[in-house]
Amino acid sequence: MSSKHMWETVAEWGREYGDIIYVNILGQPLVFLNSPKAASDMLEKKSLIYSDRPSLTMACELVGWEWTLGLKRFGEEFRAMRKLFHTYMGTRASVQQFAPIEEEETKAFLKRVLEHPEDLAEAIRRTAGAVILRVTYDYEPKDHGDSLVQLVDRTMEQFAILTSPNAFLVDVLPILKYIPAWFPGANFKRIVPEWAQCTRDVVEVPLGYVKEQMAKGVAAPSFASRFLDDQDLREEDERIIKWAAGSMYGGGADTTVSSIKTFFLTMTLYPEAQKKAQAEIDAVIGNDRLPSLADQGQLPYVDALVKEVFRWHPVVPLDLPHRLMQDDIHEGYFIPEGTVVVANIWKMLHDPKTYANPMVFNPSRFLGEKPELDPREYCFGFGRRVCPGRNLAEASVWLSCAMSLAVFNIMKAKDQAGRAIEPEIDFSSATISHPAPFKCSITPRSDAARALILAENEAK
Ligand code: HEM
Repeated sequence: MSSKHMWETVAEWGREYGDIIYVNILGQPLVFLNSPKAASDMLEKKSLIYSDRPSLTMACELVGWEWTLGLKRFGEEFRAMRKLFHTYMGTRASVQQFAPIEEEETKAFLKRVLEHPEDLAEAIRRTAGAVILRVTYDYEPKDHGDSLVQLVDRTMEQFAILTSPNAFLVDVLPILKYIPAWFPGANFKRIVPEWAQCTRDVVEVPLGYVKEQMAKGVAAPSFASRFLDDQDLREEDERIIKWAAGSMYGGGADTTVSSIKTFFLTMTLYPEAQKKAQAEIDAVIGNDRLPSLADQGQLPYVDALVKEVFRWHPVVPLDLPHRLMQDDIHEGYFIPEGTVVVANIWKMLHDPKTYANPMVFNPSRFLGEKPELDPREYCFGFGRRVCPGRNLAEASVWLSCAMSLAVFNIMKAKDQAGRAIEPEIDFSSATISHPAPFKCSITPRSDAARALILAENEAK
């Protein structure tokens, strides 16, 4: 099995073996699903048995991530955590409450990009992190050297390593967990104490901050304060809240970052789409104000462009693994309990049967009398494990795209001889896949656009 762009390999296997592919790796049965029908039939219609997660020995048992929602085993605690997400951000309407935070942070993003366009990736990361920390804990990070942001960044890097495919042999041979740390080759055991401490801190420290604010009577509404504010809270309830809140950053920060990078990459590559979207914003919104979330739905081309960003490079090309909880017979195939089932989201969003010229970025495919299928049906996963932050994610990505289009021209950068630099089109192979670093030129569309960015930030 190749680990580079595994989703393409699995799509190729599909051409030979069909939509449901079974492989066995060192005794672990694995099923890949290459079509929306297969994913819907198994992960949605039979979600009661297809919604567990496999246990990662290193991440869960040794480092202590078993309570993070993305890795949480199916059961009562899992349901309780999902319920909190649903109550707080389960509908499009419910995310309206975050509009002021999202708009303020996205305006600050525009200013950062205006002043330092060369640091685009860092500005995207900082903005996504700030939105999540404010929504979850009402914690407003400092622009530089914020100790919580540093802790979270460090811990999320560890988490990405822990959950990347084939990272630790102990996940394949759990017996290795008993090897003592001094044993030659047991490097994985030596990092455990430090990483386990970071894992504890990353959920405890921000929760401690919220409790402190609540005790002083100055806590503004947030995910954590909303659920902590209960006289009858038991210890186990607090653990659910603590980990549900901690799961937000893991699920929400890096994912939207990838989509927004993809947006800037596609705008660099497809200037026509950019111009059409800007013309629509000029006609509907004008140039005296920035688009806001209330304008969603009034800008059909921008809406289509954002859908195309989600489709052109899905953030999670191979869905998180679902674990089958009991034997199943599906379309005549026997699938044993414990099988890990992975939906190939990339393939579903690049199937020429569903999307004409799937490798081309073309927002118009979602407009007109026969729009192609909305990629948001698939890119957020399936069944009882479907992304619980999708409404917040959609709002964040839409706002970043619409506001950036309103004030910036995004073009190919030029080399010293004035020749356009072709951006490399490549993506990392990790679970959350990012565009490879690329160069682009970002300039304000006019003096008025520059003034608008500055004025909107002064008004804060
Ligand atoms: C563009 C942005 C995003 C994309 C494409 C995305 C996609 C996904 C996908 C594909 C899954 C796995 C679903 C499955 O197993 O079938 C997932 C799970 C998850 N997402 Fe998102 N997500 C995004 C943003 C967010 C945000 C903003 C949050 C938090 C506010 C979030 C929180 C989570 C959590 C906690 C899980 C684990 C759910 C579970 O295992 O039950 N995600 N997401």
